[in-house]
Amino acid sequence: MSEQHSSGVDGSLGVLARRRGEVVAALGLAADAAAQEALVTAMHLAPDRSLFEAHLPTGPVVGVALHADDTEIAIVRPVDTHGTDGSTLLDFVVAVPFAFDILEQILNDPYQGITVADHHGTIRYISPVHEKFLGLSYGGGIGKPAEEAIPNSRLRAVIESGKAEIGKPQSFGEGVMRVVNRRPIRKNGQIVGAVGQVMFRDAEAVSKMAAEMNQLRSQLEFYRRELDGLRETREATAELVGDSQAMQRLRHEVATVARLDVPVLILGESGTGKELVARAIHKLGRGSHEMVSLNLAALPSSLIESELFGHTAGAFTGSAKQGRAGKFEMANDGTLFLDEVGDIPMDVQIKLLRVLEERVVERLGSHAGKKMSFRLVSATHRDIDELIDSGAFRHDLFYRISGVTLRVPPLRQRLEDIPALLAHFVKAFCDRNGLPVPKVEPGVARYLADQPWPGNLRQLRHRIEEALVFSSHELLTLDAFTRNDAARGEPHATVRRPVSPVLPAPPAAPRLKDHERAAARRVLDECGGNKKRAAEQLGISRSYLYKLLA
Ligand SMILES: Nc1ncnc2c1ncn2[C@@H]1O[C@H](COP(=O)(O)OP(=O)(O)OP(=O)(O)O)[C@@H](O)[C@H]1O
Repeated sequence: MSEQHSSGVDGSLGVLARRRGEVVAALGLAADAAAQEALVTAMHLAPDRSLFEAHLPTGPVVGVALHADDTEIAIVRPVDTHGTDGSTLLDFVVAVPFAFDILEQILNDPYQGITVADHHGTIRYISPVHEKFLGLSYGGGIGKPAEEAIPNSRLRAVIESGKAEIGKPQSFGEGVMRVVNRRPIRKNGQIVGAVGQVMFRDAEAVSKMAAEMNQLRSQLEFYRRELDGLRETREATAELVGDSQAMQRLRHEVATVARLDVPVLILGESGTGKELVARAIHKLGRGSHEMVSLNLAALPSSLIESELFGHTAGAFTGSAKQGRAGKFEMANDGTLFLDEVGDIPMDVQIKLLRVLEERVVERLGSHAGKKMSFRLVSATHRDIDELIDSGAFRHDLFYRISGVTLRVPPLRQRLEDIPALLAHFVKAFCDRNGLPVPKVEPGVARYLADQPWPGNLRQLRHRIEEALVFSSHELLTLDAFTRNDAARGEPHATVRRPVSPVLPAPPAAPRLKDHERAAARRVLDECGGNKKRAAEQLGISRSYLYKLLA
């Protein structure tokens, strides 16, 4: 081999061409006779247009062999055994003795048709199975623009954008869909071409998989929402202490109605926790907005209207100069809680009914109505049926405010909640006053469960707080509760009366009413006949006290 053969090719490339077994050109790495010998052996074993490896005196090389009629050509380049040229493919070829078989298999894989386009978008290669699938002859697509050789090809777009397209459906003709990946190929930062790869033969299988995934995703979303809802419900109803069946049911009902856009009427005796229920409904429903409360029994009837509707500037003598928004307006988007709704005067009932029907509020002194959206929750301790029967409460208004009616059970029907309530009220009182939480003497809960509770939880809370005041910081004793029993004419629970277990109220309702009545009379006596003070001490409204005394 003469030296002139190697001119123009440096040591990073070698070319060996033979015709009828004779070397006709040997350039670069192939210039050396020993190198030629090694290359001839290796290229002989390599099929046409396939990669092969060889070991030359200068080191290992990989190359491609081309066989045509009586001519064979090998083009080789050295393998950088230190991997400094970043040539992953060559490293792979050197490291894996059957590397070519793997590449062969990939290129022939019927599930992974491969197409290669150069940076002009001209097809350089289509794997044989894919050629067949496209109806092309062997090498029939090479040299053609990608979009001419392959229906709906986007290889050119990928070359232009430099952005890979992964998992995209591609139509290869009527009813023939495939899912494909298209990736730009870069060399030294420049896009030199693009590779297309058919991922799945069966696009239907993919859409089935996608549908299943979507279903799983929406199920996951559903359970996530459920979990969030449960967490929210637990937090919002956590203030409703008590695990009796009645309380569990109430909590469940609260969670159910809170998410519906219906007006809720809460019924229950004084002090049973109606306002707490209203707050829980608000938190779970429109909790991100305001809850505006109005106690209709506490308000002189002359003020109810302006409180509810608000007024314009100078609407009446004494009205605010700039005018004022009423509770309806303040509660817009949130919750309006009308407490003691049974006490609304008849003329206001008519106006309230109009607002609830039309959801339009006019301030007093104005004729311009404003559309309002609020959630209405009302409560009353009164016997609403009786009020309707006696004509004191409008039938149609009742239907407007009571989309759903919740009943809060009196304490006597859930005496088993007393231990939990006792612990709750003790802790709340101590926390509020910065006091250490004392232990509670055994027997206190039983004693409390044995008392009549006409004022329900409010009365229980007052009794507990009163006892805490007269007890040591370490121990809340039974004596702290019974210290006034003698004065009240009651037997001392621990001494004379066998204590009953903490169980639901006995069924003898009339006897309980008698208890309540007796308690009411006793407290009234203690208060020197002052009904206002007696009602406060009992934790009941004055109207309920009158009822008990009637
Ligand atoms: N389930 C409960 N867990 C803890 N505290 C409660 C519970 N129910 C009521 N309370 C407490 O009892 C007191 C009275 O409750 P609330 O004011 O909600 O009763 P109400 O039924 O609205 O009374 P009224 O009819 O007199 O307005 C409050 O201090 C409240 O925090």
